[in-house]
Amino acid sequence: MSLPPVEMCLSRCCLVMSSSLPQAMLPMQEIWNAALLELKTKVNAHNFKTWFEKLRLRECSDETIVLGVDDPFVQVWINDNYMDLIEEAVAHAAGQPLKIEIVESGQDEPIEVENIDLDAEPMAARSARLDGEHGQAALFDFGIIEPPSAADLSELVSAAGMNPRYTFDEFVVGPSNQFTHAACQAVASGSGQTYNPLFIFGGVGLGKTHLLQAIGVEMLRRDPRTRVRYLSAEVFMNELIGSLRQKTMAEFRNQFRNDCDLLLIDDIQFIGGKDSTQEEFFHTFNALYQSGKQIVMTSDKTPQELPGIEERLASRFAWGLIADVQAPEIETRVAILEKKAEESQIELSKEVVLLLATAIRSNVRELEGTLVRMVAQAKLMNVPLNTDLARQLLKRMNIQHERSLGVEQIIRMVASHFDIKPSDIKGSRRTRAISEPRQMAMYLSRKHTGESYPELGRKFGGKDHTTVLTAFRKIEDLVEMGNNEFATAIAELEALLLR
Ligand SMILES: Nc1ncnc2c1ncn2[C@@H]1O[C@H](COP(=O)(O)OP(=O)(O)OP(=O)(O)O)[C@@H](O)[C@H]1O
Repeated sequence: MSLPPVEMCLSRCCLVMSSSLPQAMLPMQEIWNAALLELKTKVNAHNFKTWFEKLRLRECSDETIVLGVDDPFVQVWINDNYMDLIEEAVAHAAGQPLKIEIVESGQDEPIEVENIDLDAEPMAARSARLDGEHGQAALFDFGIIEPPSAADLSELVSAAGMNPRYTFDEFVVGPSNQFTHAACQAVASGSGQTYNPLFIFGGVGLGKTHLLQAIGVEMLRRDPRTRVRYLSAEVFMNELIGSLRQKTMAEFRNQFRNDCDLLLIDDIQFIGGKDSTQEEFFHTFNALYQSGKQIVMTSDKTPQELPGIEERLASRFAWGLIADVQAPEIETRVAILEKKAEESQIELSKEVVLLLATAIRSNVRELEGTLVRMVAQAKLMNVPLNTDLARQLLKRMNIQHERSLGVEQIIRMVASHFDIKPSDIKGSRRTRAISEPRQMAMYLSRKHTGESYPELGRKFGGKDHTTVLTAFRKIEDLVEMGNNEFATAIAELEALLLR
């Protein structure tokens, strides 16, 4: 596509500030600046910094704005997630819709947007922000209502069929879920009006239900009068069938279409292929959406990928914001285990936490369940909660955390970290620069592969098993004693290995 550069557009545009001429175009640069200001009021500071601050105005015509980013991932992410928001903000700023294109602009010098002062808000952006802020503050902040007591809130949450434990506070945020967590918080605080519906998708046991219910809990905390309806799509279908049988369809419809401020539907994929349920849900959705009521759904797939879902529903599911939760990284898994342990007042050593977090990678429910089983077992058998117990349990559960880490991999990683060769680690030179990394590699291999000392000796270039045992104990002692040099090196190496 060949469009004139921004400067040429600017010279063709005239600046008309009169409100009597709403269709007159502002210079593109100003339009983009105003759009950025509006975007800043619509997303949280982190997302603004991550996704919008790096966008650069590159080219424009009277109908199209071309924005450049230097990271192809950012380009795809913005295209998939923020295009509607950008189009809306640009249309507000320009007074008419403009086509937006995001291109990868490589490393060439970006055209800087002049003097962008993100703190100076134009009126439209300011009022949008104030609307949002009003939504963000809870009613009790204005003295309009009394905040609910913890007991009242818990009762309300349970009455709505939700778990009082599923709050934002209890949810551990990491790179795998931070975007969705932020979107859920925006919806719960009323500042995410554009995220309607909010569609959360992701694999099994990754916290979708937790986040879904956290929205409901938070909205009830902010205003206990909120009529929250939480249910799985399966329950929706069962209630529908029951109402049809008992001829109580009017009540059924009323509770969802009229007596509801927030509809939280779990596992929407369940209605795939169930035509009558889809028909009913379609009308429920329309009624709520048209009256400005928030809808949030979870699913195991994106709307487009859902099998057996009618096109008219799938397209509605994508009207708002689609956000995914992914399997947590090692750091998040460790933080989740630590949080769960703290909540249940269980003391867990770092080794046990790391062992569990390494073994169970893709399902937080399983991670949590394993911890609970381990604690129960330790109590029952009256044994300490240590790595031996964890290993036994994992073995019985048939989860071989060893499978993904091999001795060779550890040797290579340690060698590269200390800038020496793997053959040095397997060799017999005893200079400190080599013997210490060798001992660390032995320690990590024993700890993370669980291989026997004789087998490790063989893999470390034919050494005696006592050499490996001595190295393991020495590093273990140094780490436990808090020797900074060794503890830091081991922590860095583990972070690399367990990534
Ligand atoms: N980031 C997290 N922080 C704290 N707890 C979490 C996190 N992610 C998941 N959990 C916990 O893991 C368990 C399973 O989560 P949840 O039921 O929300 O998963 P899900 O994605 O809805 O699973 P499914 O697809 O099976 O319905 C819950 O106890 C939840 O509290």
